[in-house]
Amino acid sequence: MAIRLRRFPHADLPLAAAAPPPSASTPSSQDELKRVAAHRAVELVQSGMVLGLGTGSTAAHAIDRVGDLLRCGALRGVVGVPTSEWAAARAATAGIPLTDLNAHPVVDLSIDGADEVDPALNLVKGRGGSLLREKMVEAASRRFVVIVDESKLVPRLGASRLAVPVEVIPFGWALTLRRLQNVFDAVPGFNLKLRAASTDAKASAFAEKGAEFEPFVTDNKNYIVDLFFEDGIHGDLSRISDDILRITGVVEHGMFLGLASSVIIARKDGATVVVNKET
Ligand SMILES: O=C[C@H](O)[C@H](O)[C@H](O)COP(=O)(O)O
Repeated sequence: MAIRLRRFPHADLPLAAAAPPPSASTPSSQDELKRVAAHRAVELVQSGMVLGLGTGSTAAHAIDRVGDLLRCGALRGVVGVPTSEWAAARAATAGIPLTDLNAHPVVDLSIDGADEVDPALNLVKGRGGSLLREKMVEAASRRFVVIVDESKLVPRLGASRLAVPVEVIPFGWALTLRRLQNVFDAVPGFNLKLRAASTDAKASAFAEKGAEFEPFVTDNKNYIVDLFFEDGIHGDLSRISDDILRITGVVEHGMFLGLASSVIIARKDGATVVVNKET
């Protein structure tokens, strides 16, 4: 497998002693690509680090790998700051001791997946609903390494046409939703909806008829409003971010602007590409 490193400041970090080399064969599935990216990122973990533990199917591989390396003694003294209840449970199963931002307000390294990555390394996160804790932990990190397979690369945020999540408090959520609609009123093809607890067809049908609807509830007991863009988000992302965050009732949104230090991309052709933030 070819590994190309571009401006990767910590490429010279020692690899964990017992880390076997990534598979030399071409990855056969999307999950295998996620595993390749995750294991490459875990090579950056050093003994004694405070480690931000991401959420999702890609981060799961990183958590499991750190657990394996702790178990075999290749890593020691690592403590994890989980970005969700799910990550806490996964880390506990993997045998990673846990801490939190109160005890460790500075995190050495965070490793997490993303839903979208744009060419400037801005991200969409939170399709699993964990954006608030993820952003808190990752913003508190000296280094935030994003791990993705190449399907997550987009020309601009929102361009996958999948959700750009916004966490809102349940109180007055319908008013908050209308205010979010106002921010994007002039955007053709814009749509938004309150996320359902279940995304299956039955739940959507209920929602459309205005019948009993069970909203998705985050770890922080909030709701999620998902924004959808036909052609991605055009314009100044930091201004759009400010416009969203200015709405009373909005807690946080899933655009992670300028937070990623590096993105590790596992490609179908077997290459692993590391792209670093321009400094
Ligand atoms: O809330 C979920 C998180 O932001 C995840 O990091 C993101 O959805 C990526 O998840 P996955 O690795 O499963 O695609």
